[in-house]
Amino acid sequence: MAEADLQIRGTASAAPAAQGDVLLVADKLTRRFGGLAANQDVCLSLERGMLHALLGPNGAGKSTCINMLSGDLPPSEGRILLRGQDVTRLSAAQRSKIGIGRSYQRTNIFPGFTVLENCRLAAQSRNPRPWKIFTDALGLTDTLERARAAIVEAGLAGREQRIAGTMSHGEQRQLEIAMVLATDAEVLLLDEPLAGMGSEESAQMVELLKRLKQNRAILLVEHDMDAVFAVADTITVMVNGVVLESGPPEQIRNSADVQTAYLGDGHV
Ligand SMILES: Nc1ncnc2c1ncn2[C@@H]1O[C@H](COP(=O)(O)OP(=O)(O)OP(=O)(O)O)[C@@H](O)[C@H]1O
Repeated sequence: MAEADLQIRGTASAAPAAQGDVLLVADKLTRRFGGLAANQDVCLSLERGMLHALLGPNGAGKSTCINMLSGDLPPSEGRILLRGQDVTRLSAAQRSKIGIGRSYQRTNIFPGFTVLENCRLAAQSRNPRPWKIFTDALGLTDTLERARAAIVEAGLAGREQRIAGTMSHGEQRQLEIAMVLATDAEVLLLDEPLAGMGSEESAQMVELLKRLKQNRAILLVEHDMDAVFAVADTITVMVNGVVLESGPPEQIRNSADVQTAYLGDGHV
């Protein structure tokens, strides 16, 4: 199927204009758990330079969707295309090597290691000699450079030697993003990166997301509405495993369907 065709089917009802450099496409992704369809015919596309937020109440199917895109969960039906290539059958590790990176709801770092060591290990995971991860990594200049660049880009400059587990919650979430960047990911799948953050940390994370999306495609699953509306270019709302509506933030903010089905109180 042509990429343009997939973009046009990227929504539940009216499709957004296909524009920009589409990196990742979900084409009618369905995932069943027994008799429950946690995702049913979910379509969306992620473009370079754009942040696409995935919203929905608890149990709507957001994690299931991100897990299928990252390779952590095989779909029951449907396809995932990266730069037009079908990657549906690739594992999470294989997808990481070709530019799909993800962060998890729960912080997923090595707490006893320094910031640099965490990022170096992440960068090394793309190395063709992963079995030399502990012996050779310091000698691998490109790996170190990637790790250091990721630390700076994630806003952790000057904290390379900090022990990860001693940093604040917000810094640990930044580190997790740095680890994804260290893998050279062009597609970032971010699962609630603001979870547990205070307002100052959240504001910093929003600024980081704005910077990161400039040359990457981002899918953001996030419950913090202020953050989502501050940073998203497109918002897809899921309810009960299906896409209810997808479009620019103003469309979603003014959608009666979204207000009724998702929030139920008239406020987005
Ligand atoms: N491994 C599983 N086995 C059985 N059912 C599952 C499994 N994972 C998810 N589900 C079910 O699929 C539905 C969608 O769950 P999912 O975690 O994707 O929703 P969500 O939108 O991410 O929710 P939350 O915002 O609470 O994280 C829920 O009904 C959930 O109970």
